[in-house]
Amino acid sequence: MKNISSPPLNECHTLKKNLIINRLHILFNAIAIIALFYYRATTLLHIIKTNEIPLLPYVVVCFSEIVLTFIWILRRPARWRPVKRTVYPERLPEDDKLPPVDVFICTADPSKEPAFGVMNTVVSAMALDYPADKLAVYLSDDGGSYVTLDAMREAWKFGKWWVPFCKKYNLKIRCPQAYFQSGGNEIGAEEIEIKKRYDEFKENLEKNSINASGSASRDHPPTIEVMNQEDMPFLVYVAREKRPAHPHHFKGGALNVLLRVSAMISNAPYFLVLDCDHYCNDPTSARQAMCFYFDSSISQNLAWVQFPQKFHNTSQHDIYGSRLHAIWREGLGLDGIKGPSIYGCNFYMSREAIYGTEKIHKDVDLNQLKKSFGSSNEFIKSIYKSYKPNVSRGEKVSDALQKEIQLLASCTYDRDTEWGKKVGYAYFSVVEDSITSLDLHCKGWISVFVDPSRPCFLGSATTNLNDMLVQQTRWAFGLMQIGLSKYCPLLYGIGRMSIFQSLAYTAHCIGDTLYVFPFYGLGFIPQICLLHNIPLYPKVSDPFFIVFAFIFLASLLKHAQEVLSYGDSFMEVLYELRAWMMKSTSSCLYATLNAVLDRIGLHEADFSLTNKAGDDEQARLFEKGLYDFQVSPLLLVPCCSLYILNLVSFIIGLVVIIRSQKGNEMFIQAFIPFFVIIVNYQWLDGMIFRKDKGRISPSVTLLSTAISSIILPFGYLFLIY
Ligand SMILES: O=c1ccn([C@@H]2O[C@H](COP(=O)(O)OP(=O)(O)O[C@H]3O[C@H](CO)[C@@H](O)[C@H](O)[C@H]3O)[C@@H](O)[C@H]2O)c(=O)[nH]1
Ligand SMILES: [Mn+2]
Repeated sequence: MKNISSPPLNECHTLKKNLIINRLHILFNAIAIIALFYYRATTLLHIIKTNEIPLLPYVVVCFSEIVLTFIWILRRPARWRPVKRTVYPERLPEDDKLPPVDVFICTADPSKEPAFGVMNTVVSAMALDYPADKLAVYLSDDGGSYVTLDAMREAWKFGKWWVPFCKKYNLKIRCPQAYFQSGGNEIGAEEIEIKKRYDEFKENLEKNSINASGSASRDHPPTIEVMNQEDMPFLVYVAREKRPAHPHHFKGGALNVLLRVSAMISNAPYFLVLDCDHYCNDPTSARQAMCFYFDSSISQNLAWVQFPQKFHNTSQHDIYGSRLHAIWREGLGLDGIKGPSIYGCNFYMSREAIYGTEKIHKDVDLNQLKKSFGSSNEFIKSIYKSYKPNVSRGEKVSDALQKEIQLLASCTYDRDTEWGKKVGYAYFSVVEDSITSLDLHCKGWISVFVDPSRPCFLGSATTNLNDMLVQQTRWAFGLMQIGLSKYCPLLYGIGRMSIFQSLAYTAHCIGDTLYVFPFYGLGFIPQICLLHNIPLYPKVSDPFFIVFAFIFLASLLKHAQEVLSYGDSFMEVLYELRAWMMKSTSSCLYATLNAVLDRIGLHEADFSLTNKAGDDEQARLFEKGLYDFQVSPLLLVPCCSLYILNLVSFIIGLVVIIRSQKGNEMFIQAFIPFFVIIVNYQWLDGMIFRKDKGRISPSVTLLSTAISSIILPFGYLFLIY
C-alpha cells in the first residue's frame, strides 16, 4: 500500500507515444520482412531451376538480408517499452542519514590526458553536493606519473579553497574551469580571490605539464598518497604497481585496485566511476542516485544507476556522431527491461553487487574467502557491513595501513583469486563495462538509467575522424570478443535472463559489428551485377517492389523519428547515418578480423587511449562541420574504395541501363549506389574538391582507386557461378 505521507523519490514514466510508434513499426515491418523472404525463397527456387542468373551473387544478397533481419530483431527489445525517470532529491532524508559515497576517477597518461583537465574532474567531484565527511575521491593513475601526482597535490591545495566556496554560494557549476569559462557569478571580492588561486593552480599545472610526455610508465612500484583534512572529502592518489611481465587489464584492473584500496580508507557502500575527462556538471548527481537506492521497491536488486555520457566540446554539427545519442536513446528503452548495461563511466554502483558478497555470511570459511578475495585479512574484514575503516578525517594514515594498501595495489595481488572473474570488474574483454554488466544482470541485479535535461557529467567527445574510428574499433573489438566467446548473450543469457534482455544484450555486443557483412555484401555485389545487367531485385512494376521500397523508407523514417523525438535536428539524421556507414565499413571490419584472431590466440588486446587534448586546426574543421580526413590510411582505404566503387558503378550502370533499356528491372540496383554516393558525399568532396589539410591525401585516393578497379573486373568471377 502506498504511504500518502511519503511521496515517491523517483518516478518512471512510459514514453507512450514512442511506445505506440515503435510497436506499430514492428508490426508492419515484420509483415514486410515476411513478404520479402517469401519473394526471395520463391525466386531462389526459380533461379536454381532455370539458371536464369548466376546463383552466388543472389545468395550473397539473400544472406545480407538475413543478417540485417537478425540485427533488426535483436534491436527490437530496446524499443518495446521506452521509459523516462524523474527524481526528487529534495524528498531524501536528512544528510546524516545518507550513506557514504566513494568516487573513482581513472587516468593513464598525462600526455594524452592533460593533468589540468583531470584535476578539474577531481575538484568537481570533491565539490559534489554531498556531506564532505561522507565523500572520498580516488584517482587511479595508471601511468604512475609524477606529473599527475604533483597535479593532485595542487588540486588538494586549490580544493581546500574551492570546495567551501562552492558550498557557501551553492554554486551550480562546480568544475572550476567550466565555472570561470562561464564568466562566474559576480560574487565580488571572494570570487576575485578564488579566481586568483584558480589562475595560480592553472599556471602551476601548465608549467608542470611540460614534462608530461614520456612521464607515464609501465614499470613502477605502487604509490599511494592520502590527503586528509577535517571538513574535506578524502583525496587519494593511487598508482598501482605495474610491471612489464604482469598483465594489468587496463581500466578494469585499475578499478579493482581502487575498490580494494578504498575499502581500507572509506569503504563507502556506493561508488561513482568517472573517466578523467568527465567532470561533474550537476553537483546533485549523488543525491539523484540515492533517490533509487532509498527506494525500497527496487533497492534490494539495484546494482547501478547509470547516467549518460554527455560532452562539453561538441559542435552544432555532430558529424562523427560523437555525442553518442543513438546509445542514449536505446538506454531509455533498455531501462524498461531490467536496465541498461554500464556505459563505461558516470554510474553509481553498489559495492555489494560488484563484490558479489550478498550471499556471504559471517561463518564462511576464511580460506574460501581468501581464494576469492586474495590474501589480505584486513580487506576480507572490510566486506562485512559492520567494518569501520581505520582512517579518521584529519588523521594520518598509519604505517601498518599504508603497508596493507601497498599490498592491495601490487600487481600480483589478483593472481589465483577471483578478481577479474567473479569479483570486481571482469578482465575478459577490453570493454570491461559491458562484460561486467552482463555478468551482473545475469545474476539478477537490475540497473536504472537517468537522463536528466541538465547533464550530470560532461566529458570530451572525439572531435576528429581518426579518434572516432580508433575508439569505435576498440569498442567493436571488445564487444566482439564477448560475442565470440561462451559469454555470447544469446546463449549465455538463456536461463539467466529474459529472452528480451538477452536479445538486447546480443544487440549490444554484436548487433552493431555484424553490419559489416551486409555492408560489404550490399556494398558491391548489386553494383557489379548492375554493370552486367543481372537483376537481383524485383522490377518496379512487380508488386514486391513495394515491399522493398517500404522496408527501405520505413527504416529511414523510423531512424529520423527516433532522432527527432530525442530533440535533435534533422541534420543529425544524416550525420548519424554517415557515421554509422563509416564505422561499419572501417572499424567493424578491423574489429571483426581482430576478434577472430584474438579468438584463435593470434592477437593481443590493446587499449588505445582517446586523445583529450585539443588541436586548434582540428577544432576549426569540427566547428565548421568539415570532416577531418587526417586518418590512418588503414582506416580510410576501406571507405574510400567502397565509395569509388559505388560511384563508378553508378555512372557506368546508368549508361548500361539506358543502352539496354532495362530501367524497370535494374531500378533498385541503380538506386543503391546512388543513395550511397549522395549520403556519403563528404568522401567525394574530400577526395576531389577540398584543398585544405583535412582532405583525403592523394595517395589514399590512388590506392583506393586501384583497389576498386581490381574488385570491379574481378567481381565478375562471382557471376560465373
Ligand atoms: O590502461 C588503462 C586504459 C584506460 N584507462 C582509463 O579509462 C578511461 C577511458 O579511456 P578513454 O581513452 O577515454 O576511452 P573511451 O573510449 O573514451 O572510453 C569509453 O570506453 C571505455 C571502454 O572501452 C570505458 O571504460 C569508458 O568509460 C568509456 O568512456 C580513461 O579515463 C583512461 O584514463 C585506465 O585507467 N587504464
Ligand atoms: Mn573517453
